[in-house]
Amino acid sequence: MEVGFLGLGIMGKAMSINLLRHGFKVTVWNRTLSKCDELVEHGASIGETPAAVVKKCKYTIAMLSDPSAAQSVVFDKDGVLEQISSGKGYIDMSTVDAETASKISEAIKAKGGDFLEAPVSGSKKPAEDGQLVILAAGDKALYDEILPAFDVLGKKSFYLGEVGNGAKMKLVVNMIMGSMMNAFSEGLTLAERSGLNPGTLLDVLDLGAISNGMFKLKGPTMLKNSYSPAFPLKHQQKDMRLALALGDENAVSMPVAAAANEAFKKARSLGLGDLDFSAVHETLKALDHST
Ligand SMILES: NC(=O)C1=CN([C@@H]2O[C@H](COP(=O)(O)OP(=O)(O)OC[C@H]3O[C@@H](n4cnc5c(N)ncnc54)[C@H](OP(=O)(O)O)[C@@H]3O)[C@@H](O)[C@H]2O)C=CC1
Ligand SMILES: O=CC(=O)O
Repeated sequence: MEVGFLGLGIMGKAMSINLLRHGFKVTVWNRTLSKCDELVEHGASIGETPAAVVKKCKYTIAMLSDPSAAQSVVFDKDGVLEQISSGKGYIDMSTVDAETASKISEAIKAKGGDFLEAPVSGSKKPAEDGQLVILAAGDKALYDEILPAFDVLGKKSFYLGEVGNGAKMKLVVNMIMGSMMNAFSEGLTLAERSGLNPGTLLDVLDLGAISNGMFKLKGPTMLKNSYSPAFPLKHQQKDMRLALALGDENAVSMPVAAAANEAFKKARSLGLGDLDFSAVHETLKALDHST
């Protein structure tokens, strides 16, 4: 199967290498074109523009940073819309809001193309290992056609119905994750400041009812103040912001998520946006000079 791939950041690079490893023919494009070179070493071809990739490929996948990037790649000059047409499918796996997904969907469909949103749960390592959870919605026929690629990229794919449901599901999941990360950071700091060994706290947590993969993975690196980015903090804050907007629309009061968003904003203001989202831990240190 031949696919195009737009966006070679942390996730897009891992996902497209994974597709190449499994025998897919992949044509890649990235805004910073030099990032394509490494993919060529893995067997990819390069498309000079998003339009060139769509022209060449029946299916094109995108993995871009945010709503503005997702729209720019579709609507701007040399963008996806210039070449999408009947018989071609566009699959946007970026985390965006439902409104952005719908806007892109309508534009693709107006040109005769098919559209699927398919944001993912799971970070750099699951992307490398083909263990993502795929939250797809939109054109069901396109979903069925692209399943061989989803089967390589993920451990499970959900088809959630109409466009927007994928974005909403992803935002709910990441809102919970961002709130949990803040509670976890506070717990690690409280353990340390009150004279406990935070490493022992990790062991205790891991044996109880709130044991989870995120605490297990991030706890040891957070205790070493090590925040090499798997999921950049600026993207987690974007997801909190979009989830809070979804809460506004639906009159859902979310004080915990709102507080977590403030902590991520604080972290961004401290220049931590490009570090892993677990670097929100540093905001507690920055705030705590009172004693
Ligand atoms: N990292 C993770 O753990 C996960 C991330 N996600 C989501 O996946 C998406 C990608 O994340 P990730 O790979 O980590 O992000 P990165 O920041 O590593 O990569 C972002 C990508 O978007 C491109 N981009 C940004 N702005 C524009 C623009 N205006 N026009 C065209 N391209 C643009 C970048 O291009 P350039 O190289 O030129 O900057 C790069 O290819 C995000 O929506 C994120 O929320 C979802 C699950 C997990
Ligand atoms: O969006 C991030 C993730 O880990 O999932």
